[in-house]
Amino acid sequence: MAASPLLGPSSAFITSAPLFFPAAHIPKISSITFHHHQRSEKPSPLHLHITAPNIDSYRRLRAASADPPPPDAAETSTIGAADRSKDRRKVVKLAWDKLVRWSRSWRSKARTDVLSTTKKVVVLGGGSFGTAMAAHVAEKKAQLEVHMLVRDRQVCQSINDRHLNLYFPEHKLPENVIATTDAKAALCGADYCFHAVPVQFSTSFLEGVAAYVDPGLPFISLSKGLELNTLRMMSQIIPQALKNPRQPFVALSGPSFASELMNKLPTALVVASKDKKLTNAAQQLLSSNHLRISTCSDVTGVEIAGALKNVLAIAAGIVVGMDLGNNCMAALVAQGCSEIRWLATKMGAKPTTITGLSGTGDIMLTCFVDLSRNRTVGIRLGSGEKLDDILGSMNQVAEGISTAGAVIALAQKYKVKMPVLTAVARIIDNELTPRAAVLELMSLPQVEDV
Ligand SMILES: NC(=O)c1ccc[n+]([C@@H]2O[C@H](COP(=O)([O-])OP(=O)(O)OC[C@H]3O[C@@H](n4cnc5c(N)ncnc54)[C@H](O)[C@@H]3O)[C@@H](O)[C@H]2O)c1
Ligand SMILES: O=P(O)(O)OC[C@H](O)CO
Repeated sequence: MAASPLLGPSSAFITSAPLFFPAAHIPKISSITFHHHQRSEKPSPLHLHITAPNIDSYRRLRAASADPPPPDAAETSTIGAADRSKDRRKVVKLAWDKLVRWSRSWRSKARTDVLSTTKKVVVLGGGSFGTAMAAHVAEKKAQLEVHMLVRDRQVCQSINDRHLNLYFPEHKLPENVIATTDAKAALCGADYCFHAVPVQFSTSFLEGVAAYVDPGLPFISLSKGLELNTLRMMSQIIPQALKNPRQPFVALSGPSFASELMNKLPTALVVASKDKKLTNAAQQLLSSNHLRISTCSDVTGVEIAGALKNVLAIAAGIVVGMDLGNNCMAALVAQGCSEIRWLATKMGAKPTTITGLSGTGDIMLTCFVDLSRNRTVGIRLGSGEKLDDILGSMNQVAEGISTAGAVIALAQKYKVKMPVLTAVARIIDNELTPRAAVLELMSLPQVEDV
């Protein structure tokens, strides 16, 4: 069954529930019905039965905290509010201490041998996210050689001579970040490769460097999007361009603005691969006290969510640009989340991946925060600017623009209706104005919420 907030992995929170609510206020839920997500299928109800509070667990927890047994109903009314508040705090403290102990014991077992045995990593693409990742791994280990393969000689010179990349003029890069325009030198002897070239240029770029890529070199892809004409994701693009179906592959995704990583603000990401050893290695290589890395085997879910959230962010920006209000924003993003889930699950992704960091997490960041380039494109479209003018004034990539075109073909292939994401594609193709799109979306049949 899909995880429910009440039935999450930590039973501590469930067992302590009666202590957070006076007995009279505990909801007695006999049956909650969830409907499955596939629009084209008949909804299959999943039943969750929560009949009564778990008194046994409650008693055990109280015994563990050396508190007196729970009062009966008559006594409850005589206990003062101060006592109840004291009890509640004790329980909260107990739950927190338990969490901290679990976390410490987990960390004491954490292995770091991947970082200690890694001597060189290469970053393909010298844009904002490639630079942020290069700086991040370089800071984890001063002896690590971090080679950035860049196209522009001036960028190369600026990184090597002044430790600066124009994307972050206020951040000095660590001295072990070295830039080069020589693909052979950059790739030679690398233990890991970060791929940060925009999706639409990845095939031609990789074909150009394939001769220097070791067949065992693990690729950690940072790029989020779908290739326009082929509908491929990075997990397909990389091995096919390198002509090596076994090229080790990990997708890194989740809510992360490069600038916030550069400022070492707390961030959480997910690494996904079919190869569990490789996800563990990528986790060890990347995690730090300001970057949490979860692992996952659902590569399709992580990649498709990362690609489609960029299209949804354009739609969210259009809502802002047209000044349609907060109700509209919430309705649109909720609808977009459903559309992404419908398509992703038809493609074989797990619904829990779509509601996790790389799905809902990244959707929230990109749809609601002005730092997003995709949302910015949407704001400008919604304010009446022409796409060509917007593109002409941008010096960074907004992957959602190309991915929108690919989404429609995928939706047709998997027979999924995606009204919001289709509207974005039509607006980008200049076939529909944002205003006409809103009118059309508001007139869609008002169907069951699934
Ligand atoms: N910036 C972020 O906050 C962020 C966060 C997560 C993921 N990403 C993803 O990372 C990928 C890269 O984004 P970015 O923000 O670094 O982009 P960017 O626009 O900042 O930089 C793109 C880089 O790619 C290079 N490039 C462009 N065309 C190329 C080509 N034909 N061959 C080789 N290099 C080429 C450019 O020179 C530039 O260095 C995107 O897929 C993006 O969705 C970005
Ligand atoms: O600036 P955007 O819209 O490309 O988004 C950047 C990242 O993907 C956010 O996680």
